[in-house]
Amino acid sequence: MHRFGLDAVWWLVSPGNPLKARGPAAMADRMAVARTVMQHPRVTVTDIEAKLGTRYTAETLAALKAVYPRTRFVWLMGADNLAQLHKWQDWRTIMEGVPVGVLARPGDRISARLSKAARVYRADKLPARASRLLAGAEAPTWCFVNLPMSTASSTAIRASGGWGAG
Ligand SMILES: Nc1ncnc2c1ncn2[C@@H]1O[C@H](COP(=O)(O)OP(=O)(O)OP(=O)(O)O)[C@@H](O)[C@H]1O
Ligand SMILES: O=C(O)c1ccc[n+]([C@@H]2O[C@H](COP(=O)([O-])O)[C@@H](O)[C@H]2O)c1
Repeated sequence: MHRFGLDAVWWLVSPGNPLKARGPAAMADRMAVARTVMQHPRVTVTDIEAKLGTRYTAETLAALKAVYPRTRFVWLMGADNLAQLHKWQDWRTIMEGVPVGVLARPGDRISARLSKAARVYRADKLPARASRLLAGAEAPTWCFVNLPMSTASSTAIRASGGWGAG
């Protein structure tokens, strides 16, 4: 929130990533764990994607804008997803519809910087030193920030038997 100048964050617990073959754990379980690990007055853990009936991010953003016409949304994701973004449905609509904040992730900083999305939208990159301006920027604008990184991944959590197993 601080680095991108945001008022609040909505943590979208996904009904399931369209690109992943293996489905996630039950929605209610993931919502409960997310609410346990993230308790902050300006962070809302939400299952709104399931409620809206959307799965692709471009659809989710269109639906959110329709339901909340006065809210300025920013899409947040890890660097691994910038590296893959050009495979997402209507990915250019996402880039041109909302500012996009990208958070560094171990092993993905270089692939993200060299990605198709980074190349196509090279001119629209906000320098990290100006990241606070992202929330108020007009799309297409994206910003990559380096933060203290975490090696956590959902694959590793599943491999260890799930949250709380170890
Ligand atoms: N360690 C991390 N650092 C930065 N961003 C992360 C990290 N883990 C997850 N994210 C981001 O959080 C969002 C949700 O990730 P998700 O829960 O699907 O798990 P994942 O760890 O990316 O999955 P996988 O294990 O298959 O790589 C994505 O935008 C992803 O880029
Ligand atoms: O819209 C798409 O085509 C699309 C493709 C891959 C991932 N996403 C979304 O990106 C978010 C994080 O996905 P992931 O790959 O880190 O599990 C989640 O909300 C997914 O639904 C979206």
